[in-house]
Amino acid sequence: MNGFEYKGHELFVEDVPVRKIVSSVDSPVYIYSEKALREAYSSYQEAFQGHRTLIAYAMKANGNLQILSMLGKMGSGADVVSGGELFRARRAGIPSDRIVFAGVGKTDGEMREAIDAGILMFNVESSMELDRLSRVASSMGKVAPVALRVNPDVDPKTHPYISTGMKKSKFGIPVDQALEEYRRAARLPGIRIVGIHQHIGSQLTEISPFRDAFDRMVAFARLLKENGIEVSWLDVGGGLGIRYGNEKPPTPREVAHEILSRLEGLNVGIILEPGRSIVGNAGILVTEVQYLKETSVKMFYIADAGMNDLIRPSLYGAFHDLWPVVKKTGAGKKGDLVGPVCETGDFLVQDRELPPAEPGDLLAVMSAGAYGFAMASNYNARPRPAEVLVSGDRFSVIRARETYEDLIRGEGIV
Ligand SMILES: Cc1ncc(COP(=O)(O)O)c(C=O)c1O
Ligand SMILES: N[C@@H](CCCC[NH3+])C(=O)O
Repeated sequence: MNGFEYKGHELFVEDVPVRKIVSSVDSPVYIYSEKALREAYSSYQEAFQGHRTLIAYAMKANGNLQILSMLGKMGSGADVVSGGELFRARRAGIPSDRIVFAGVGKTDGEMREAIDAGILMFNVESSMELDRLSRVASSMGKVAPVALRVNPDVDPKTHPYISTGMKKSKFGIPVDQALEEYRRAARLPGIRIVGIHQHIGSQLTEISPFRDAFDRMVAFARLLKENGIEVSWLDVGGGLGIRYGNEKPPTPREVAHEILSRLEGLNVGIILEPGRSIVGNAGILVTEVQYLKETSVKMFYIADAGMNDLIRPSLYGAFHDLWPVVKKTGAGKKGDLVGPVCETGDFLVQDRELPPAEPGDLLAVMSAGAYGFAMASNYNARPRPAEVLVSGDRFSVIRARETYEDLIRGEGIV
């Protein structure tokens, strides 16, 4: 992983030893490499260079203010899915005219906030939502810029929980109803059609679903044009996968080729919503082994990070590589790396060869920059970990570890 390598036996993030960070910040801790983040973002910029493009970083993957601000300064916008994300993006200095707003359940309040902010576009996910947005915008004397999220019914060949562009999923407007909805949108007060949106799923590791989805999207854009409705943006969503183990996902350049080669006759800018492929391989979760427990059937390494800190293995059976922070000689054992949470599903690694370790040793759960901290919770009254950003030979805490007082903020005994 770019930005994370051994120097001798010791794991470094850029030029900083992981051990040095932990001795100052404690564990568990999320550590990100600025260089890896910048390179991932730049690879999209380079891939789409020469075409009118907005990269609207899908901040659900990692919404840390520092990361948002850094990407914002590189030109990124944001794909938001809630009023809270809109607030975060703006607080980090992302200009509103680079913000797109998706999600199937936008409330009146969220619509008002986004209209007030002057966002680039609402990605509307249903007929009822379109009517509501028309009513809310009209009541404010404003016009909301809109793309309809079209569900193209393409199998993204990924985990079912993160597959969003098939008929059976809750997302978007079915492609066979979309023309009618666009015709309706064109007549509704308070609505201005500016684009078409789609996003078929996350952690896509093959090019063919992208191809199928772009084919359908471009065909639909042409159909709209024939019906007198022209859009200025195609928002193709995110979803590009990363390497967790031995996956070989397409590169942004390959995806760009598939998109840009299909646009003839359409005068459209492209909006991209990458999340995981920007931050996923730019972050790790470091945890300290507390105990070893060997039963007649299994070896358990019990660590100070658990499913509340990183839920992907428990939720999706996701694979994350595990690296020792200091390489030791000797044989590892097959077993589980588990956390302290009171759930049998609390594991970070299951039934795999674990590196040799003793209590007090540090392990790095790799590729944890996306949907890691973002999905962390306080389950079992566990304060969420600190987040640290490394830039060259410096590191900064970009989110302090939560305290016990943070855990009870807002609560009272009545
Ligand atoms: C609408 C939308 N855009 C973009 C993304 C980002 O996806 P990824 O992190 O896979 O790039 C998601 C999440 O899957 C999403 O729901
Ligand atoms: N949380 C998921 C990705 C969800 C994508 C959101 N649309 C993951 O960790 O893989």
